[in-house]
Amino acid sequence: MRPSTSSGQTEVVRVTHPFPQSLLVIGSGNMAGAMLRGWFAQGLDPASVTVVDPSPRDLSAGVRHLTGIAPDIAPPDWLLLGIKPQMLGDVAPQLAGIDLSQALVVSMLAGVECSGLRAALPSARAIARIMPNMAVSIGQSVTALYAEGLGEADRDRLESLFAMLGTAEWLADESQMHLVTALSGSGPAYLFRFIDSLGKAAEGLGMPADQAARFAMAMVRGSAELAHRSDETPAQLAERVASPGGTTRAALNVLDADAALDRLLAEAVDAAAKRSVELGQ
Ligand SMILES: NC(=O)C1=CN([C@@H]2O[C@H](COP(=O)(O)OP(=O)(O)OC[C@H]3O[C@@H](n4cnc5c(N)ncnc54)[C@H](OP(=O)(O)O)[C@@H]3O)[C@@H](O)[C@H]2O)C=CC1
Ligand SMILES: O=C(O)[C@@H]1CCC=N1
Repeated sequence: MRPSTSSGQTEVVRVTHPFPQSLLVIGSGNMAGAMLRGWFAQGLDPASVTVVDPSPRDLSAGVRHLTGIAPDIAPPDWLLLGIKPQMLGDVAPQLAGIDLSQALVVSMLAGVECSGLRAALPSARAIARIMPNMAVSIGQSVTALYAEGLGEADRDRLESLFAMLGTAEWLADESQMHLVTALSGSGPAYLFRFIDSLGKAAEGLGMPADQAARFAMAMVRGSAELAHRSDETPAQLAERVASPGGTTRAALNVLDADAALDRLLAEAVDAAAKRSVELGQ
């Protein structure tokens, strides 16, 4: 766009966007594929993206696709690692032929710490970690960000790109990445199981299965939105549902007996966090 100024001269107005100039994606499965679709919808140019994956999910038109790392890959501005953590040892040596001296490496690998990424990709300009979740696919992920010694421009760009896919928040301490992975990275699976289990409970007591599943889903959707919009905490809201001596209290007494629900979730989150630590070793 070149609007005229009052003096009649034309002025160049640069349109700035946070997308990297060139994005190399290694492993574009469920998570990286969903991120790319979200960014494309918001203006990322497919021609700036190269995807290396033997079997990528729903590749967009215009993206350069390679089934393996090729020697002619141009030095990328960003390298997004979307492989499983267990694959890093195989993939990193293959990346040694690519010039990463200008690249910000963005890793979504559960458990693998910055020191491990730096050891695997020693020539990278900078390294950052992210922990998104599956709600990326509807632009509602909460994504944790972590990096050491990253410059302000990189930090701003990371934040902007992940804010496009929901919300993004920096962690101060890398060890918190294991916990956030166990909480919000894996968390969608816990909620999906809860919805499934709740429907099955009503079905087991005589409700038609499809109707029980619909009611369970609609209830969770409405309640999550209500909790999101409310000024009260989820614990306070639970108390407001429970009429004295009523049905909810009868059910909460079961969930609260010996802190059954708290203990079960503490155990589940602990198992996920421990697995995250193991994946990084
Ligand atoms: N799924 C989730 O909800 C979340 C996942 N993550 C992280 O995202 C990463 C990917 O997980 P997810 O998307 O679920 O896994 P997927 O298996 O869906 O994606 C991984 C992709 O990498 C491909 N791949 C395998 N080997 C190579 C290789 N040598 N070079 C390039 N690509 C390769 C796989 O192909 P193929 O299928 O043929 O093996 C697959 O398409 C993991 O590190 C995980 O920790 C983080 C947060 C949430
Ligand atoms: O299950 C996993 O290992 C990945 C990380 C968080 C969600 N999925």
